[in-house]
Order: sequence, then structure tokens, then C-alpha cells
Amino acid sequence: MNTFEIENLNLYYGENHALKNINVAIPHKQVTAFIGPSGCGKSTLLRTFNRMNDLIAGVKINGSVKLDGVDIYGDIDARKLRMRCGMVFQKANPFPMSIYENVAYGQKAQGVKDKKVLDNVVEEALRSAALWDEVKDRLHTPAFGLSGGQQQRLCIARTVAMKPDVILMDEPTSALDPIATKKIEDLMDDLRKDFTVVIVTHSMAQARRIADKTAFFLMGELVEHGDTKQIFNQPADSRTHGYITGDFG
Ligand SMILES: Nc1ncnc2c1ncn2[C@@H]1O[C@H](COP(=O)(O)OP(=O)(O)OP(=O)(O)O)[C@@H](O)[C@H]1O
Repeated sequence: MNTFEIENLNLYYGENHALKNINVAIPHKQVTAFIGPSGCGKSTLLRTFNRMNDLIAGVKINGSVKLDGVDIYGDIDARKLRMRCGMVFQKANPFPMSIYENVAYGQKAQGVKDKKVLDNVVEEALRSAALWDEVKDRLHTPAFGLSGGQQQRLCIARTVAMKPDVILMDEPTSALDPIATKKIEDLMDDLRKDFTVVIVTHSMAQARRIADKTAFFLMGELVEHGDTKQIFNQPADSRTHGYITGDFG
């Protein structure tokens, strides 16, 4: 079963043809990694999944992106789409409020007021992000008091609290040290039980460790995608082989 099905997708930033006829399916409740050298279009493709590119002037898109069979570039509410497809960015971006308020924010914005319900959502989300034990005694202190790695897990908790179907992650560990990175990678096994996860990463080792599927991009083209083991052990395309063996990139 696939969460996303992308067919003949082309994206242009003005004259720059940034995604070239992309065809790929993103399987349900698995982790899919996008790899490839800088500028190959990984983040651009990730942003098409929740229509974040709509916010950039001069973008033109054609082809189809279906989420659970529905064309997300058809007549749909982009705000609702973004609630179904939460996003975690390279740099942790907590709101300037308490840990608790960060996680409760989305539910409150949806009109949830019941304190017990909110308490439960906050605890559950912080547990899912493996942060509960570290913060349970300081929930009402500012989120900015957390370390960088904790802030990133808080952002994951904030996303999880919205109960999305999909979590999109754009280089979520590139600003973190190896220990904080490992904590986030360890989370993936739990996240994939409940969510479809798509992660852009510069680290091939990370893709190997955490992804069920890997897609390799080069200059706007999807060169190859498949099971992570196959991509790294028996790539079908010489360009994939060249990249993973360090010939370029
Ligand atoms: N907001 C934007 N406006 C105009 N062009 C953009 C924008 N974002 C990306 N591009 C261009 O689109 C192409 C793909 O960029 P993108 O950021 O998707 O690549 P990437 O593989 O994610 O790169 P990196 O690994 O460096 O983040 C590049 O040529 C880039 O310059």
C-alpha cells in the first residue's frame, strides 16, 4: 500500500527545471530516504508532499501527486493537507513558549480546551519523541532552555501531537552531534509503526541505518529507488554506484 503516488511530476522555479519527470511511490508506514548531492531536488520533492512550494513565488508544477489516492494539487484544502503531513526542519524551530505549550499548540489551535485531553496529548507525543523522561519535571519552562537535540525531538513531538499520517523530515539531524542524532534515529522504529516517514538526508550511513526504501536523485532526476539494501549493495545504475562509493557528491 502506498501513501503517496507521484506520476510524471515536473517542477520549475522560473526557468530552473528542478524536478524532471519524477515517478515514485512512497509506501505506507515505512521510512523512505531521499539521498543525492546538493541541489539535486530532494527538499523540493519533499515540499511538494505538503504543498509547501506553493508558498514560493514563480513555482510551476505539473504531473500528479496523490495522497491515499487523492490528487493533492486538485481542489483540496492545503491547510488540512499540512496537518496530515507534518514537517520537521533542519534547524529545530520551537515556538517561544513552554515545552508543554509547544506540544499542545496544534490541538489548542484546533479548538481543544479540555486540560485532561491536552495533558494526555502532550505526554503521549513527548513519549513518542523519546523526550518525556527528560522533560516531565519541567514542562512549563521555556522550550529554548532545551539542548539542540532535545529541541529537535520537541519539534517531532509537536508534529506527532497533530496526529498526522505522514512526517516529512528535511535533514533533521544535520545540526546535531552524533549522540543527539542517534536518539532521533532510534526514534524511527517507533515512528514507522504509526506514520509514513520521508526523510531527506546528506548522510548515506543514516539512510542505510534507518530507511526501508531509498531514492537517489541527481540534477533533478530520480535515478533509482528501491529497498535500501538493494540501493546500497546492488545499485542498478552506475550513477548510484558512483555516488554511494564516493566517486562524486
Ligand atoms: N526557493 C527556491 N527558489 C528558487 N530556486 C530554488 C528554491 N529552492 C531550491 N531551488 C533550486 O532548486 C534546485 C533543487 O534544490 P533543492 O533545495 O530541492 O535541492 P536539495 O537536493 O534538497 O539540496 P541540498 O541537499 O543542498 O539541500 C536547485 O537548483 C536550487 O537552487
